[in-house]
Amino acid sequence: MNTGAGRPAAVPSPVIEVKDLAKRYGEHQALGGVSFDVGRGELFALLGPNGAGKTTLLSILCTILKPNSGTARIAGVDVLKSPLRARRNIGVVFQEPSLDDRLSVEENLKFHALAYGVPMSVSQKRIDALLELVELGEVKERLVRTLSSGMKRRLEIARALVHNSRVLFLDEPTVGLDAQSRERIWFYLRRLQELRGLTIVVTTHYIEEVERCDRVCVIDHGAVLAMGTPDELKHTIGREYLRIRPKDSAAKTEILAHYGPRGATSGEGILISDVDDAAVEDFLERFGTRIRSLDVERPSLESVFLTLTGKAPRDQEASPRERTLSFARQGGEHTR
Ligand SMILES: Nc1ncnc2c1ncn2[C@@H]1O[C@H](COP(=O)(O)OP(=O)(O)OP(=O)(O)O)[C@@H](O)[C@H]1O
Repeated sequence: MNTGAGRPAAVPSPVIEVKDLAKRYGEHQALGGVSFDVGRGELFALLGPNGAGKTTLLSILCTILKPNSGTARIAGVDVLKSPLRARRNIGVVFQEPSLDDRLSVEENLKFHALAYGVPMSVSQKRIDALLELVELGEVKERLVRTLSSGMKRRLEIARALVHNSRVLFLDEPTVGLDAQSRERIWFYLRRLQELRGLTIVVTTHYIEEVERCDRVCVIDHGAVLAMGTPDELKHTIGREYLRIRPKDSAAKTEILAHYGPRGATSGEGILISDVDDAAVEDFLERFGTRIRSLDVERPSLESVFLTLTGKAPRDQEASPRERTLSFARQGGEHTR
């Protein structure tokens, strides 16, 4: 485990090996030397606020973006030196919907199999098995444009595996989906991990989702801030904090001003970190009459995120890209 920002501890039989990856966009340093390993069959989350560098990192690992320095290997293949060979081992589900709406469910998969040179003798069997796995077998003849946004995501996952990839990368796979569809996506990911021993890397900024992952790598401003299992992170970095619902916006502003960097908004409420019994008493004395409720919360991944990034995960604004995607997914229609 590595719960600090230093060099990560060795992972047995790593499938993904990332070393000192750095990427600049003009003057902007999007990644500043990121290192980590992911073990075979792990479900690994890259967690960070908007703009942390998650998509940049994933794009490099998927061979669609070149870093300024550093190395990355997937199943022993250097993604920079041998991108085509590396791609054979990789399945990707990008943020942007990329299915062909004019084709049927099955046709989308067949087209992908053809593009990746999967022999006809195995492709149909593999497609049938994957459709079964993501429970789309019964709709395989339907045009993609008639599917719900959750079904489209599931189809994208199936498509990413048609060429028998060993590693699956998903960039914010549940953004824009309703709670039930999000739940299903996680159910399928777990199932793929268990049934196929797949190594899965997911980027997300939904804190509740990373609870189900084997390990979490927290990144912000292009740097790894911490890495470990959810429990390790909670025990080493998570702190008790207060969750407060102020009576009105004036009280909210005053409380936030009083606690400075220890306070953060979370929806309509406020989180205050680093609290002990004396701090709770002090709070009640100062603001007891100005609040609707107060809870002392146990160390959680939310407090890990807050401690490391200074932001409450639920309070993050959706990025413009995310709003567009959410719209596209809910409307279901995306045209080329
Ligand atoms: N093509 C680009 N040109 C210039 N800056 C970019 C480009 N792509 C990303 N950035 C910047 O690099 C930083 C990291 O972006 P990235 O998309 O990797 O973050 P992220 O963690 O995936 O965020 P989000 O969840 O909002 O997509 C951000 O500050 C972003 O504005």
